[in-house]
Amino acid sequence: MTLRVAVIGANGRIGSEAVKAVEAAPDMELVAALGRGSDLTELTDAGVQVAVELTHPDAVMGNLDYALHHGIHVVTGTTGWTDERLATVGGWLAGSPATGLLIAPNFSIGAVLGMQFAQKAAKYFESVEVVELHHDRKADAPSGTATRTAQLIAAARKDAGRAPQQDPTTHELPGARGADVDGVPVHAVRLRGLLAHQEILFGDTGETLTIRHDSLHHSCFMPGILLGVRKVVDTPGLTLGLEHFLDL
Ligand SMILES: NC(=O)C1=CN([C@@H]2O[C@H](COP(=O)(O)OP(=O)(O)OC[C@H]3O[C@@H](n4cnc5c(N)ncnc54)[C@H](OP(=O)(O)O)[C@@H]3O)[C@@H](O)[C@H]2O)C=CC1
Ligand SMILES: O=C(O)C1=N[C@H](C(=O)O)C[C@H](O)C1
Repeated sequence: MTLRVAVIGANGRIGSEAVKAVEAAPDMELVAALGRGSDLTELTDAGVQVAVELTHPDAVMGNLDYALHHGIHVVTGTTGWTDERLATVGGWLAGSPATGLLIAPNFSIGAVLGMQFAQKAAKYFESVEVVELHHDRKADAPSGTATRTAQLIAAARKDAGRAPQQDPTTHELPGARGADVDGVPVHAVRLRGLLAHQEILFGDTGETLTIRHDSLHHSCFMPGILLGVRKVVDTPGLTLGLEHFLDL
């Protein structure tokens, strides 16, 4: 069966790539492409089954509100997620129990693997810090991927009974030690010429381990988006992270 798909944020950096990927997918039909100022009724008018949402932290909640309340499955990579926002969409999904929502902090297979490897390594090292590096047009810091990576590492450390890592810093310029995400320092670099990069640095006595991933072109996110579209229609409720749709 051909899936009727829309892209919201179709003129953006990742959205324009997603438009091409959906058009090229043999099992999908692109039936709507929405940009800023488009009317969300285009989704229902076009009979959209899955909306791929790639916009802005300020726009994502309104788009999800409309789609989920109309029974349209959603795959979103937009950033800016907080516990409060997750609870809100959880409530919307409870009112639309057949509808699926995938929130993927990162659609690239390599980035997802990097996060999984970091989760596995977390309990073996006393020190851990995350450095994410992105292009100079990015609205949010730290990145959604880095935030999620730090959360997964912190949870793995806690499960293993590791104490919070100690920071001996007593003299500091504000921000020098990065953002504290569940006890993991996260540093954000913004640089023209970059796309999306992340280093997860682990350290313990006499050794360090660095897990690095580089996204070099937006095409790296497309297999994950298409996988998400195919899987979300049969996965009601909230799925947080593409790893749940991969055979890892
Ligand atoms: N999960 C993942 O793997 C990835 C996630 N991202 C995330 O995706 C989001 C978009 O990134 P990127 O493409 O670089 O950003 P861009 O700014 O290039 O694109 C966002 C697009 O969304 C449009 N837009 C803004 N508000 C709305 C709205 N209400 N309805 C429809 N369209 C809207 C913008 O329009 P206008 O041009 O008029 O402003 C713009 O075209 C970010 O949150 C980013 O972090 C990005 C890459 C990978
Ligand atoms: O804005 C981007 O470009 C990206 N955003 C996502 C994030 O914040 O993690 C995913 C990827 O890093 C690209």
